[in-house]
Amino acid sequence: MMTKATEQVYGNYYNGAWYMPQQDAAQKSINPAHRNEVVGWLPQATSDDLEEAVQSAVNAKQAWRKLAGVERGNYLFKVANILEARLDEVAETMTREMGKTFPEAKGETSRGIAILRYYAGEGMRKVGDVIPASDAEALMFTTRTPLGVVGVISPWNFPVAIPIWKIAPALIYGNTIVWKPATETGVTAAKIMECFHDAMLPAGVLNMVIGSGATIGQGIAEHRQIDGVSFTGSNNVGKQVGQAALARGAKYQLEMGGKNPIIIANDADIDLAVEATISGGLKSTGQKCTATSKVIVEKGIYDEFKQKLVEKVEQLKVGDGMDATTWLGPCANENQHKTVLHYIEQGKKEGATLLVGGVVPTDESLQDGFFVQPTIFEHVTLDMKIAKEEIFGPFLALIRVASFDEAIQAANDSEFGLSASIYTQNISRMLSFIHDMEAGMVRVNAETAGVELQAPFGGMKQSSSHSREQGQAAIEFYTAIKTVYIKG
Ligand SMILES: NC(=O)C1=CN([C@@H]2O[C@H](COP(=O)(O)OP(=O)(O)OC[C@H]3O[C@@H](n4cnc5c(N)ncnc54)[C@H](O)[C@@H]3O)[C@@H](O)[C@H]2O)C=CC1
Ligand SMILES: O=C(O)CCC(=O)C(=O)O
Repeated sequence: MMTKATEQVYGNYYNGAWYMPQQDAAQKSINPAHRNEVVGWLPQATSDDLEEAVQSAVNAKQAWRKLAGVERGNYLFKVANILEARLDEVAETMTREMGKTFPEAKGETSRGIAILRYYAGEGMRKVGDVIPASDAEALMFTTRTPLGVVGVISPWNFPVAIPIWKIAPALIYGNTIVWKPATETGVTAAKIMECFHDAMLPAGVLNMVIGSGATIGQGIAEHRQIDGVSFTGSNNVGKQVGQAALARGAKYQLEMGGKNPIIIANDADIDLAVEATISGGLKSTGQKCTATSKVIVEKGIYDEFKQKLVEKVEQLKVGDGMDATTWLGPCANENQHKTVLHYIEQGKKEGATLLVGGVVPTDESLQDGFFVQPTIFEHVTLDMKIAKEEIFGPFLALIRVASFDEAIQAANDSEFGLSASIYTQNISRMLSFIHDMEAGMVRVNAETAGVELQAPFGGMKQSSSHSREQGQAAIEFYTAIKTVYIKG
């Protein structure tokens, strides 16, 4: 086994303290750009650790819920300030641990800080309504009550923003938390946890357990003292989590996959549409649930659009995300790399035409990373797997259509419904798209990815449990409404 520098070892966190793994029990978290580089050593938590974390959250919940919202908000403001002071360090860890470029990692960390401040402010905003009672002498109103202990299961693709957009609202509305980050980005998670610790959040309010999905994730979903579970990740696991929570009557919220279309109508501004397709489809190496995947282009503009897209994509530089000249980092892990390569073979087998990429880069310096050239297929038809399944990689499927109506049909021909966008300058097409598109987020002349923290976020169809996260929508999951009737 490799020697571990003590500063590189991270523990579980509960009861307001760190619990470090035994020397020989730690697992390594590696850099996907250089698989032999260890970013840190992480615990492999057991069900005993989970139990400790849950009891810690249970013990902390009365005192936390009894604080005024403004006091809870003050903690979130402190965490935001601490994270801001560590922005570059956290972003660098994120780049080294999951591969997205440093500017993207900085952008995401800044987003995390803004989310903390947004929800800190929520501690001073209204939580209910006064409703006229039928008895004139009575007062009737609604208020909100926290769920109690919330389980947060987060993925590796946004290792700062996603946990924070679950943790911050859960805390401000008075819940305590057991958080299971993805092990692939456990070091980044531990650094976020340190910010909460340094803000002197009371012991037990936020607990973090790093371990396998099967033991810790499933353990959270099944634990009878966890009152609600918020999950982001794959569809298969999400459904398992939802079923386990439902079986014991707990609340759950699932954000899962996407197969997001962009429609390029005949009257689109081609240059802007090309830019949005590249940014929406290939930033973060395509590993966003909102990533553009199906590129549906009307025939009148198809050839010109394709030519410009191909020219630009051929110039994108693949490399280590810490290198300032890199546009596109590696896939985040070996599994993801294999998945993307599998879909490239699948595309060829299904009879689509490979236009760009489809291979791992040949540069010497990239041989020990999970790199793949950004890939475009054309002549893709809706029955092909590459047009149906979430790939989560730098992979665009061009679908040529004969009319605007066919474009909308092709965009809706999916089991997913997270995000969709259109490039057109025609108002009636914009309106048809807004009305007819089956997606939780519809975006006109803007890319499919890049959500705003103050607006509801979530999908239709198989993309979510039909709930919404972020903005004011978060209160619906993290609280229950209590209707109060008072007669003097
Ligand atoms: N919607 C999104 O933002 C994301 C979607 N994905 C999709 O999922 C695919 C596979 O990625 P994975 O990392 O394997 O996703 P995953 O669904 O296995 O992982 C997400 C989280 O769930 C946890 N988990 C795993 N098994 C669990 C279980 N049985 N019970 C409870 N929690 C469990 C993981 O440890 C992680 O924290 C990707 O290729 C992509 O298509 C992955 C990550 C994020
Ligand atoms: O598009 C974004 O900024 C957020 C995407 C996201 O939430 C995800 O990939 O899980």
